[in-house]
Amino acid sequence: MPGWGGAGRLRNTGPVSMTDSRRIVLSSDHAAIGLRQAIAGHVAGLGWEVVDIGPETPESTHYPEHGAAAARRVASGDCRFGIVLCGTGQGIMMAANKVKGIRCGVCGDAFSARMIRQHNDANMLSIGARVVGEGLALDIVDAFLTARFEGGRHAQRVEMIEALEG
Ligand SMILES: O=C[C@H](O)[C@H](O)[C@H](O)COP(=O)(O)O
Repeated sequence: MPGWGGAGRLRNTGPVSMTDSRRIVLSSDHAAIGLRQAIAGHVAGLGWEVVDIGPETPESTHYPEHGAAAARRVASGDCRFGIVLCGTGQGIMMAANKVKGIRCGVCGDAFSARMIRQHNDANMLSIGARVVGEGLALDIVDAFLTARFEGGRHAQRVEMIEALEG
């Protein structure tokens, strides 16, 4: 079934619809502020409504707080997708995935970013600002945002992931 609803509230399949939300949350820790801001500008330029929840200043901070805050925006339905960043992308991804309903993958290449949408119905993307440069990061973001979940056999597997959440 295309779109959102019921048990598939966080599922996004089928053709692009005019009713699909184009609201996306961005967050990072101190290691990724510059890259996060570059991604925010890029994504806004693609027509997305960007909810950038910071941080804005470079003081050392804690990625679990920022990953969870972004994840809650997605899990609640306030935002359709989330993009989170830290030094490696790993810690903030781990935090985001602790929020029920979140499927977040770290990507350092565009192929993986496309596949986590097509096969895993990921609703969040994580990028390591100390791993990839800005040009590659924007390609990764583009791949994530333009790919569509394929459903079919992949839907059963995503449901199996959801069942692990209890
Ligand atoms: O997975 C964790 C992230 O890569 C953090 O950005 C990193 O651990 C922060 O390190 P530091 O406090 O040394 O800047």
